Amino acid sequence: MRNPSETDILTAIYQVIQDRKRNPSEKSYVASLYAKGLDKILGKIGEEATETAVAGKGGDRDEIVYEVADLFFHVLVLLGHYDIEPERVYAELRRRFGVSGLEEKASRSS
Ligand SMILES: N=c1c2ncn([C@@H]3O[C@H](COP(=O)(O)OP(=O)(O)OP(=O)(O)O)[C@@H](O)[C@H]3O)c2ncn1[C@@H]1O[C@H](COP(=O)(O)O)[C@@H](O)[C@H]1O
Repeated sequence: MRNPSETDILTAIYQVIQDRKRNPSEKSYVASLYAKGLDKILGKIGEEATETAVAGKGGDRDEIVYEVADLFFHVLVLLGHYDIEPERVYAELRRRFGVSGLEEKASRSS
């Protein structure tokens, strides 16, 4: 496992998440989420997204940062469930980089 200072923090957390999935322990929150299953993970994402929206409405910057961190973390747990490396999301964002959002929307097949 690489040190977070050697790689980006999302990738570093993803590596820990994968390790917890493969080597579950009772002390691990990530392992407890995987033990509860996909619906629990999806529920947490919905909850954290809602809390992010509420924080966004409230406008407290520290609160927004805190809630977005919770949301990012739970999204990483979802990616881990499907063994999707964060790099794949980064690649998709890179592909979109510099492309107008409206143009990109028009080019979507569905
Ligand atoms: N980044 C995080 C992280 N962010 C948030 N959380 C946890 O996510 C939970 C969400 O908060 P809630 O108040 O909604 O939790 P809750 O009500 O106890 O949860 P539920 O009963 O609803 O599941 C809290 O328990 C937080 O501690 C995190 N837990 C772990 N990580 C990272 O994952 C790594 C592995 O964690 P463990 O698996 O616990 O070792 C850690 O070293 C961290 O790097």
